[in-house]
Amino acid sequence: MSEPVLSLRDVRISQGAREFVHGASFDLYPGGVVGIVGESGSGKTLTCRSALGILPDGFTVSGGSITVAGQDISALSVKQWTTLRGTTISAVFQDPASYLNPSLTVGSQLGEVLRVKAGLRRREARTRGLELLEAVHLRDPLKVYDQYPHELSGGMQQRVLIATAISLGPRVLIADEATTALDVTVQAEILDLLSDLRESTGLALVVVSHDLAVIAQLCEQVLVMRSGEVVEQGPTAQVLHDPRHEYTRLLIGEHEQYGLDTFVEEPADA
Ligand SMILES: Nc1ncnc2c1ncn2[C@@H]1O[C@H](COP(=O)(O)OP(=O)(O)OP(=O)(O)O)[C@@H](O)[C@H]1O
Repeated sequence: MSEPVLSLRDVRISQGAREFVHGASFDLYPGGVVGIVGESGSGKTLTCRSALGILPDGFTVSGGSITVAGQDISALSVKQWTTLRGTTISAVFQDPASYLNPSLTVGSQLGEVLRVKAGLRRREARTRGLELLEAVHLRDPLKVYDQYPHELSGGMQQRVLIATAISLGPRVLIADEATTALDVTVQAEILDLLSDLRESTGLALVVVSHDLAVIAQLCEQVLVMRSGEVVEQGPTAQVLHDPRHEYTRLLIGEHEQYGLDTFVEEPADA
């Protein structure tokens, strides 16, 4: 099997003497999808931020190790991080509007990334920008390219951010509650898009959600977190069919009314 593109080994995250994440481990391979599920405040976002080198002020990785594309990230300089972020590991979050500059068109925001970080000339950046808008299944890329964020729906804004996040050809995309603020139909479309990108480009995904249905649709492996602890992890079908931890059973129970079964395949050895 190929090398993992992202590997966490017993990662602990602290602020001063207080530990918030008490050991998270997983390996993500090219084209793979790992899900992290758990209630609000369980440490999902901190875990992702540690892999992106963007922990909040005062927070540190206080134990364990993280490698991105084989590189131990603990020793990276700010400059090395700037290179790695976007080109190797990238992310999209909840609330897309807050990540877009309201006074710039989609084209100028996307174009800037392509010019500054990929070194493209203006005309090449426009061509590539339009290709990216098409790759995220925006129906009228030419129109969207010249629009301002407020002219777009939440789903379209998130597509633009996904286009920006994949613009430098990263190997890992972290989607942290990326569909949470969207209505159910748009949410399903964005999940399909992520799945397509993974199939067409070999992009590996980390999908973070408090919603087990989102995880069940997309992820091969799942980590269940509660209060900073990984209480259970394994192949998604196995964890959902045969949960070992009471908290996982509780999460599954909350979903019964929505028919979680429609998303869950039988485990391979069932
Ligand atoms: N910037 C911060 N300042 C202080 N505490 C923080 C900060 N970010 C996270 N925490 C604390 O760390 C813990 C884990 O937070 P984290 O954001 O990782 O949880 P989460 O599982 O992603 O939850 P949510 O779904 O609400 O984002 C929480 O108790 C939270 O209060």
